[in-house]
Parts: sequence; C-alpha cells; structure tokens
Amino acid sequence: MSPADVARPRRVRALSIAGTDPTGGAGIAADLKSFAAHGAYGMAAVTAVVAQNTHGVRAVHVPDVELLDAQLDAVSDDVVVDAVKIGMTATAQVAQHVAAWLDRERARGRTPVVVLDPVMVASSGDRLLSRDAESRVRALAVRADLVTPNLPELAVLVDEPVAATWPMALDQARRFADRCGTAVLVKGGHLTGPASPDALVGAAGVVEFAADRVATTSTHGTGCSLSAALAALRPVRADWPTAAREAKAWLTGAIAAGDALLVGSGAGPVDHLHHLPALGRRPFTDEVWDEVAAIRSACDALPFVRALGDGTLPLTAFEDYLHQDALYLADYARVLAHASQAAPSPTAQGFFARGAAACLDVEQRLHEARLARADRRTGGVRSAVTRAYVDHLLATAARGSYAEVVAAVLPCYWLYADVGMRLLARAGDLAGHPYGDWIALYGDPEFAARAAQARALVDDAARGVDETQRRLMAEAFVRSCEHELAFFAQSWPGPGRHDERAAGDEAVAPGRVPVAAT
Ligand SMILES: Nc1ncnc2c1ncn2[C@@H]1O[C@H](COP(=O)(O)OP(=O)(O)OP(=O)(O)O)[C@@H](O)[C@H]1O
Ligand SMILES: Cc1ncc(CO)c(N)n1
Repeated sequence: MSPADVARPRRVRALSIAGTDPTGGAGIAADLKSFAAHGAYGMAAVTAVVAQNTHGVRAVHVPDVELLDAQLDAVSDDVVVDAVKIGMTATAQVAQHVAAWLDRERARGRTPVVVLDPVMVASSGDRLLSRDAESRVRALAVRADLVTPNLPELAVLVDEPVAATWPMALDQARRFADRCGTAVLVKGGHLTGPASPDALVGAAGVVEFAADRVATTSTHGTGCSLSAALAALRPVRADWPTAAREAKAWLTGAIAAGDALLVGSGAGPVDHLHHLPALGRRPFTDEVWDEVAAIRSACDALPFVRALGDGTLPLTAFEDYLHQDALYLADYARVLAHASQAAPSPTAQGFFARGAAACLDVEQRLHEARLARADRRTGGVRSAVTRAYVDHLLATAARGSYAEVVAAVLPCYWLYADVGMRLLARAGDLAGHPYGDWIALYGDPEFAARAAQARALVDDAARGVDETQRRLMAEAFVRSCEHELAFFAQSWPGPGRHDERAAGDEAVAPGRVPVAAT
C-alpha cells in the first residue's frame, strides 16, 4: 500500500460507471461535473457510447465487456475508490460485469459507497436498457447502498404499473427497499403538478424533500447529476438524509439556472456550477481597474501630481495636501481596523490591522517631519473634499459588508502605489528632490507589495459574493477612486484646482482657522 492510500484523501475519490452524452448534459459528463461541484475527485469508466443531444438518442454502441472490465480493474488496481455511481448499464452483460466488479472490490476489503441510478429510459423517451437486463439491475440494487429510480423505473423494479400518485410511489419504494435491503431515493420529477418532491425510503423510515417544480425544459440529466452528487457527498456527510437534502437543494438551483446555458434547442442540461458564480470570471480587481482607467489617467494628468513629480509644486500646496492627508489617514485607519474586525481569515485580519497601525505610524511620521506647524499635525479642519472621502469610507464601514469595505479602502493602496511607481520612475534619482521622501514612500516596491496583497484580499472577498454584492463592491471602489482624484486636486493653488472646497468646507470650529484661508 502506498503512503497515499494510508493518508486521508483531501477529496472523495468518486467513480462514475455510466454511458456518454457528447452534449455534456447527461451520463458521465454530467457525473464528472456533479462530482466537481461537490468537491470530489471524479473518475469514469464508460459502459456505452451514446450519440445523443438535447432532443434524443441517435445511436448506442456498447463496447465488449472485456473493455469495461479492463477499465474497472485499471481503476481499482491503482486507486482506492471512496464512492461509486452507477448509471446506464445498457445490457444484462454489462450489469452483470459491474456487479462482479463490486464483488471483487468487497473481496479486497474495499467498501465504497455505491449509488445506483437504474437508468432505463432517457428523458426523451428513448430506451437505454435492454428488457432482459431489468432483473440484472435488480441484482445490482442489492449490492448498492442507495438506489435512485424515477417513477417509471421504480415501477419496473417492483414489476407494477407506474405509480399514479406520490403516496403510491412511496409505497412501491417501501416495498422495493424492503425486498433488496437497500435505501431508495424515489424521485418525483415525473409527477404532474406544482411540486417535484423526492423521498428517501429506508430502514429509518421515510424522509421527504419538498421542492417546487421549476418551470423549465432544462431537465436533461437531472437524475444522473443527482445520483452523482449523492455519491460524492455521502462519504463526507453524516447520513443519507443530510446528503440528500443538500444534493436536492443544489439540483433545484442547477435546474433553475439551466436555461441560461443556451445549450441545445431541446430539453437542455442543468448548470452544475450555478452555485459558483465567480468561476471563470475575470478577477474583480482586473475588472474594476479597467473601469477606473479614465480616473487613473486624470490623476496622472493633474497639475498637482505633475508638479509633485517634477518638484515644482509650491511647498505651501504640498503642506496643505499633507495636512488634509493626515486628517484623512486618522479616519482611514479606523476603517482599516473595521475591515480587520470583520475579516473572514487570520491573514486578512492581520493585514488590515497592520495597515491601520501603519497609517498611524509610518505615514504619520512623514507628516510630522514635514508639517512644521504643530496645529496642522494634530488637528485642524477637514476640507469638504476630505470629509466627503472619509464619509464615504465610514458610511461603507457602517452599512456595507466586509467585501464592500475592502473594495472601498483598496484605491488608497493601489492608486498611490500606481502613481508613486510612475513618479519614482520619472524622477529617477531622488537626491535633492524636494518631495523625494513622499515619492520614495509610495514608489517603494514594499508599498507596491502591500497594495498587491490588498488586491488579493479584495479578489478573495469578491469570489464569495453574489452579483449584487459584486456590483456594490465595484461602486464602492470607483467612488473611492473619484475621491482620490479630488483629493490630489484639492491642494493645487492655480487653475485646475477643484473648487467645491470653498463652498463646502466643514464648519469652522471656534478659534480655528479654516485650511483654505491659511
Ligand atoms: N422541473 C423540475 N423542477 C424541479 N425539480 C425537478 C424538475 N424535474 C425534475 N426535478 C428533480 O430532478 C431530479 C430527477 O428527477 P426525475 O424524476 O426527472 O429523474 P430522472 O427521470 O431519472 O432524470 P433524467 O432527466 O436524468 O432522466 C429529482 O430530484 C426531481 O425532483
Ligand atoms: C448516458 C446517459 N445516461 C443517462 C441518461 C438519462 O438522462 C442519458 N440520457 N444518457
């Protein structure tokens, strides 16, 4: 036995033994997607090659059973299988060979969870199991831990007419479960009416899983997908009811999301990955960086930023800016502390806590060294621009989610690292540069690395949220970028200065001189 067999696997090793569907909605393709959607490592052995699409089955080829045996042995000679899902067996011989393989696994002391979806007829009405194979499928059911028939399949298994009502179906399931000693998940997809319930019928009684019927034709492969989900989940869930409740809720969502796939013009497939909306999307920060391209160019073009870079900025304008920045950073630090408090991981918690401390420490030191007048270091009046930015951040912290807050605080890292890097590259040698200390601080690769870490945390947050939240994150980010632009612009003494300041400055505290008037 290899060390890998002894160690606990990170994922359930799940094997599908089933037929194919080149359009990916049913059979092995559906099983593998369903395994992945439930965190399992998927494997597959092909029983039958089926030419089918969302309209129906065109041709079926069942390879020699020797090839099936060889596939199954290739898997079990090499891999410990934790869960097996058996779908289309096609012929009596295939069903018999799968049963024999299960017996060989048991003889080796292996006891994978076995879910049997007794596929007999496709949703299109085409037969997928020869009639003489039906008794062999019953023999397979005896070896399974769970059988998942739809109503017509259940009728065949008990050799009775198709149940006309849900109570009749439950009664058939009860009798079949007793007869073969295997739990039955009877599926209500073929009922008519506003509901599509399933029920688990076994030794522990009947557990029903209610669900509204989704008004859709995207139900191709629902049975395959459900049985594969059950196989993937059972090894890592306490019992069948827990696994079934979870699989059913997931499947209902997958059915509802199926139409949007636009796959085929018949009965379309379900969206197995509907619960992972961020999958395959561009990272959030790439998307919003493009959204603020105009703001970034406007920042670079600001007379204030250009003059800061080439050293021609009047010192009073720089001090004016730094003073507002000190006032800003004091509140920004509070918002970072809030992000730390709400953070979902120790990494994020530590990052934002250190960020809060750094604002009050490293960056404030620049202000203290720079701002000769003590009243500008420790107090003073926020300009309207500063207040608007801080109010946006504080409001986001008060009302928004963690994801929105981190999106709102990101521009302060990222835009500064971006501007700083370019100013440093343009200035080249900072020796003798009047604002060399400022440029060195924000142009530092160390600061760029912190901005990159902030970006990664924002992308982590974006992966876990729905579309509405993602939009709110983008809004918070863009708004902060707009405030950053206005913030740089506010201290420019000449043309190009944002002039909303004079009109909207914060009320002057008694005895205080407004910044704009100094
Ligand atoms: N329109 C629907 N809305 C919600 N759930 C549905 C709908 N149709 C089927 N289901 C669910 O999908 C699962 C499969 O049910 P169904 O009885 O259709 O099995 P099946 O016939 O084996 O599926 P397949 O279409 O793969 O052959 C069950 O959980 C059932 O309740
Ligand atoms: C291969 C295969 N298995 C199962 C079904 C039932 O949907 C199907 N259509 N095709």
